[in-house]
Amino acid sequence: MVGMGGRKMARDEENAYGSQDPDDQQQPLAQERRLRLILAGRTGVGKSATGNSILGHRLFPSRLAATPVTRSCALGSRRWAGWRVEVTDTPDLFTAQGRHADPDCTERANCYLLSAPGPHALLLVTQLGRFTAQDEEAARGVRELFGAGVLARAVLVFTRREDLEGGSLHDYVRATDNRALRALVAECGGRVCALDNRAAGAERDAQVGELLALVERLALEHDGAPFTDDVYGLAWARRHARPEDTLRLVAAGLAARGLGRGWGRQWGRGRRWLEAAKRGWPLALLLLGGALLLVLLLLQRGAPGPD
Ligand SMILES: Nc1nc2c(ncn2[C@@H]2O[C@H](COP(=O)(O)OP(=O)(O)OP(=O)(O)O)[C@@H](O)[C@H]2O)c(=O)[nH]1
Repeated sequence: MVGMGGRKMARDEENAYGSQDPDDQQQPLAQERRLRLILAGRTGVGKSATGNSILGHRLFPSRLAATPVTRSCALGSRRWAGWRVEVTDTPDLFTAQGRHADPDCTERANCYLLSAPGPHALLLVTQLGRFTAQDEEAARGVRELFGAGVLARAVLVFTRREDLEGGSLHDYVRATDNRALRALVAECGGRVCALDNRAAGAERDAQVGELLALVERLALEHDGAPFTDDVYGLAWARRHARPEDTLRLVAAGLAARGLGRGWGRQWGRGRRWLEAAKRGWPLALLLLGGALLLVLLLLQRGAPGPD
């Protein structure tokens, strides 16, 4: 496993930190097709448990706790159906509380480096039957960090599949009266999947197979190209540089987007407002012109004509 605490610095094409997995040696890297996944969602929904199910063994710490268990991003990988599947587990990076704990964007930069040059799918994890305001906030945080376009690569993963008691997830989602959940499902293109992370053996393999088949389809729809942006571009371009320096640069890049604290954040908000205002200028001018014309017409009508 690779995380902020224990990064290995071997260099190759694996991610912006280099390769870490010992069984990478079994097949030349160039021949391996990759599926990179990021786990996102509010704290305690079962992100790490989902990561462990995907990997087929317990790598990420996962337990019931009153405070967040995952404190920094970590990466694990496995082989599946000819793919090298890489999973990045994340702490709470997406709610106000999580962002507050990452004022300089270092942890968010760590997420970028571990998943560079970009994820093929973002797994937005939520708990079946408990889609709360915090889940909505986490989804907003995801949009804020990666941009709204990332939802075109998102799969909504419901943990506690056992609560469906054999029922259909699609029926559940269709019937829910939670409008925010319905809207998010639509934004994710209807890609939903449920996992019982307590399952083991063949049952777990079948559930994970369903999820990875969905991810594979999504990746192939994009011709195997990952989701990317300018910060991923920066992380990838510097993959042979010192990881510590790249981490700093990437964190600065994210702060410049207004994701940091204090003035940086206010500046980012201000800049976004200005950009929106700039885009709105032509319409504002048109409306102003129309209003002026109307006033002139009214004045002309009201003015006394020649006798
Ligand atoms: N019954 C059941 N419990 C689950 C399932 N998925 C996760 N859990 C439990 O939910 C609790 C929280 O899971 P975690 O994997 O630690 O959740 P997390 O989102 O990674 O939490 P943080 O690291 O704190 O952000 C653990 O006790 C898991 O065993 C599931 O599908 N079914």
